[in-house]
Amino acid sequence: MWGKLHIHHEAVENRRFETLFDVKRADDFTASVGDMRLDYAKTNIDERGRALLIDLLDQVDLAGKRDAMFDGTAINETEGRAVLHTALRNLDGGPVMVDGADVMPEVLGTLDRMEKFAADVRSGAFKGQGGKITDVVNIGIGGSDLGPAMGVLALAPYHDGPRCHFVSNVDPADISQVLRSCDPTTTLVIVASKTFTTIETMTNARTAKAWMGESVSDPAAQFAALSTSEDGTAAFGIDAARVFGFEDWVGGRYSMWGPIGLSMMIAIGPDAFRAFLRGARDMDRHFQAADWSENMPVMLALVGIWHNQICGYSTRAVLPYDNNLSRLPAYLQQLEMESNGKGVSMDGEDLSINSGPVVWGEPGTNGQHAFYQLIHQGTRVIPCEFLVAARGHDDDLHHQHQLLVANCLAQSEALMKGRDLDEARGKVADKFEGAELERQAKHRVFAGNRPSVTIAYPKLDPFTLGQIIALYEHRVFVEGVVLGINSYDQWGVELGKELATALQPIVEGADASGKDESTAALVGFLQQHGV
Ligand SMILES: O=P(O)(O)OC[C@H]1O[C@H](O)[C@H](O)[C@@H](O)[C@@H]1O
Repeated sequence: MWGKLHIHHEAVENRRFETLFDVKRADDFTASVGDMRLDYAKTNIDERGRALLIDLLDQVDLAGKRDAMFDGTAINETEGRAVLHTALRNLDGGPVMVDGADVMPEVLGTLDRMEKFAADVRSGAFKGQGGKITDVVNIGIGGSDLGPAMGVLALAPYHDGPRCHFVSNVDPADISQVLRSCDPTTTLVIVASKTFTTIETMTNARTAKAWMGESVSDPAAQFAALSTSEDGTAAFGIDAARVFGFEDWVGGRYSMWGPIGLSMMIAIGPDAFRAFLRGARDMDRHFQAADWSENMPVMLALVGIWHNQICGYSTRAVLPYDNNLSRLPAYLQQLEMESNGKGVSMDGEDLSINSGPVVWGEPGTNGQHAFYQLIHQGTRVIPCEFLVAARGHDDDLHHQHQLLVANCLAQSEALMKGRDLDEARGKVADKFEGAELERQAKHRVFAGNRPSVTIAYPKLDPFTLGQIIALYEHRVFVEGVVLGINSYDQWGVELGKELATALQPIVEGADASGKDESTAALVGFLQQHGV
């Protein structure tokens, strides 16, 4: 399956891709969805490379697998579950059947309940025991935290509801800092956990309940829960009226479109949240209908496969030139690395090719003054993904936004073009001469020929955020299908959880003799210092 691509790669790997530009490449090597544009012209993918990549899709029956996902087939085969986060934004679509039953009435019913509750919290119709809700604390981790935390920050200009805080870490530093800034009599605590068993979340939820219980007579009355577990939420004492449920066909890292998005809905309001869902739905329709070469998630995935599996570049930097997207890299770390960080194929064989890349990043321009040195002159090639809006949210400061855009475009240009030795000599010729000139010039050379893609859009509004997140979800799906893995399980997080449970009593003083010597010695050291 991969042979022709490897042969093609060997033939082209040493050329400068800048030379590929002709009159049509800048338009041809793009994909569009409405006003959003993906530019992948600044890569070493040419017509033949693209055709070979697209050939992969038929070999793995991408169309069939995509339709199976949207149709509610149990494509998460290791957990025997459908994968239907798309149903959560299927506001204008038809029925979606799981095990012979249409799930849409329940999805829409829950959305309606969430909207009523969010509106009541925002208006003051739902009150804390000391008055109108001023603060919302979402307690959750992983997919029950990263989506809404990223989304609330991304849509800060639309935030007109109560303040929102996110507590995820079991480290008490996290919850104490948040609770210190809140008034327990006017705070709503949302316990977000698909399973309602995650130890960090349940521990933090109990801490929050005790904190609230010191100030109000009925702390549970200021709690809501987002979960698939009716029993768990009832046992915690949360009234069913404030429990927003979902089904196991919503994966944790794909869950911000439903109840897990409640804090975001309270922050920006139900109408803006619906716009967010519509943006995702728009991307879903595009993914379902567009030809592969025009299909944005598909082409973004194929560029990723070219860079990671074919060229062997093992990381991918996500660099939003949009400060409000500063949590997007963290969000994508879970979405991409938990989904596609697998070593075994769907049929249980060892993977014969690399799994998904290491994803990391920070917003521009900050990263330019930190780690871009390595991206430009380090010995490893790091494919970069830039995101940039045409406009910011503050028209009075548009000149600053223009400077931001110029920086974004300058980086992808610099990565492609680089600076050769001759040009570098020119930069220092007035200061040095002879061997010293050569030495100094060498340090100022940029190899260039480093690939990047740019995702550009008019403005980061709720609709656009929905498009962006759905774009990445479908990209992960396509990469997973091509790699032949299950993108929807996460067995790799289990071992650490089990060992932590076994280690807790040892940390508290039980006998450590069954543990390896390094672990036992570390426990001993930490005990000597007061753990
Ligand atoms: O929502 P929860 O059930 O509390 O799960 C929270 C998170 O923890 C797990 O360990 C998984 O790795 C994540 O995929 C999940 O999002």
